[in-house]
Amino acid sequence: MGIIIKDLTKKYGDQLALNKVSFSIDQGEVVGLLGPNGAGKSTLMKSITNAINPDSGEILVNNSSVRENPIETKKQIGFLQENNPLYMEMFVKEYLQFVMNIHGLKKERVEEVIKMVGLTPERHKKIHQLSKGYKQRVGLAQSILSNPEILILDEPTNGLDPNQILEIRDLIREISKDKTIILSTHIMQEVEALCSRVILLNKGEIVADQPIEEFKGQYKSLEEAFQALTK
Ligand SMILES: Nc1ncnc2c1ncn2[C@@H]1O[C@H](COP(=O)(O)OP(=O)(O)OP(=O)(O)O)[C@@H](O)[C@H]1O
Repeated sequence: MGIIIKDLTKKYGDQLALNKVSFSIDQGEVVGLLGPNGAGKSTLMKSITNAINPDSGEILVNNSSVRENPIETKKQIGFLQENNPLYMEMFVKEYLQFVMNIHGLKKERVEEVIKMVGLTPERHKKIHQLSKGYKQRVGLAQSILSNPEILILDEPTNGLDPNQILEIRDLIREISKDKTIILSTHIMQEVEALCSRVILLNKGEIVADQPIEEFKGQYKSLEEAFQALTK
């Protein structure tokens, strides 16, 4: 169970975004996906969620092929995309009910998730009226509505103020208790706070895949290790 990636390759025209990437993630692991801008992180996450088609290689989600069973595998994954695209003109609750209808879920689940992510005071506002931190909560709420076993979070605290960063981080920690998580971030403190393992991509290839302490190795900090391995 979990996620298995074998020899995943993706090109955009001449641009090689992923080059024979392979790894596996066990059920319940929280993995930090790191890499400089353009390393291929979003391409990898979009491939796992079937938002784009890789050129070659295989992705198995709970032993089921994403290519062969796109609907079944997508149901098992919650995805918070980079820049968190939302319907800004919708009210918070209306939007979550809309997502709920797509998944064919019970009404009570929306109330449950609104409470879980701390959106109760804002639930009757339109999404464009919310602060960035609360918009991220809406994004997280939609990603966990169907109670997926796997969560893929692409820079979930990007652009938030320090207080909101800590709030969203606490929320992710709470949610991560019974889930398998891939978390992409440029904030090393976030990786230390939430993840047990690091996968580092550079120019479309994996340059490190280790438990955090091992990754740090002889370096003083995660930042130093990151810099040394992505020069
Ligand atoms: N739709 C696209 N068309 C052409 N090239 C693309 C497209 N999407 C990504 N790329 C290229 O593929 C490479 C990997 O991009 P990707 O967005 O996966 O990286 P990333 O690690 O998520 O970067 P960032 O940290 O900046 O979000 C980059 O060179 C990027 O310019």
